[in-house]
Amino acid sequence: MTDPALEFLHVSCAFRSRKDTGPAAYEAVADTTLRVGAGEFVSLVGPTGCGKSTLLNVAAGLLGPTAGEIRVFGHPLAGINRRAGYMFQAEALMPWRSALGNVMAGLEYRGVSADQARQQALDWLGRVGLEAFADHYPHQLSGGMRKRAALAQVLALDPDIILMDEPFSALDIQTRQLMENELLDLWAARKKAVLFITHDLDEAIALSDRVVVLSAGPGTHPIGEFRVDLPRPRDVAEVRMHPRFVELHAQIWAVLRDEVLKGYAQQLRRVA
Ligand SMILES: Nc1ncnc2c1ncn2[C@@H]1O[C@H](COP(=O)(O)OP(=O)(O)OP(=O)(O)O)[C@@H](O)[C@H]1O
Repeated sequence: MTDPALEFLHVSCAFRSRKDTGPAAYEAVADTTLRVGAGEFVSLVGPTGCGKSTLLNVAAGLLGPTAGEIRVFGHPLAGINRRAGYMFQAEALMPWRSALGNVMAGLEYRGVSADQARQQALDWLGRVGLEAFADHYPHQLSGGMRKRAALAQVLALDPDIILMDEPFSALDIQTRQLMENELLDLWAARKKAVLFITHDLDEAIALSDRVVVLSAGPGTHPIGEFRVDLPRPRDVAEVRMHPRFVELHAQIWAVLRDEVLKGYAQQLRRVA
């Protein structure tokens, strides 16, 4: 049997507040075991502040778990996850570099020669529909174009695992659906493992092979797992009309709703 691309094994993460001198103050994630197969698209949904980004940071190797282990293709992760590319919610482009320069940067950092990096970067900008904007700087691009450039930046490095933290949440709904469809096309062509975080249950179902529901914090952990057996290729707008989509949505929402309410109550208690 082949190893999963990414495994969380009994992972816990606790944060100490600045004022706190005692034992760990806030356990964001507790005893989470979760697997993403090679080529599988898995979404994590959960209430706001429950620990989704924390899990992604742990998978990227940016944050060490307080307990448990991450395995990447069967090997324990120590340090940065070199087989993963990370796409953040916030803008990650360097404002002083053109779209081309931004996509080239990661390749050059990996030791690819300038000529080759330029060629590969142009190729990826073409695939995300930005060939005519290669010389534009981030401030000269629309929000959707900046996301496309960021996607090209991640995919150009050809990672085996793609970690995405609400990458399209800042976009208007039409641009967002275009980007989601583009992501599905690019994913279908290369079949990388994707771990995708979103607040939006519709987005999670439309994109994924599997949706994992996380509990409200503290001590967030998976409380439900749903296989999305909708046919592919999918159009994210059309698939929402599919009777199975509606059925899955109702099933997942039945689990998620209570956690969302608990999550709001928990956040209010923490700021009080
Ligand atoms: N460096 C940190 N220090 C202290 N607490 C932290 C730190 N990082 C995260 N937390 C806390 O851990 C919890 C989980 O945060 P995280 O950002 O992972 O949640 P999230 O589910 O991604 O949130 P959102 O849905 O709002 O994006 C939150 O309550 C947050 O306040």
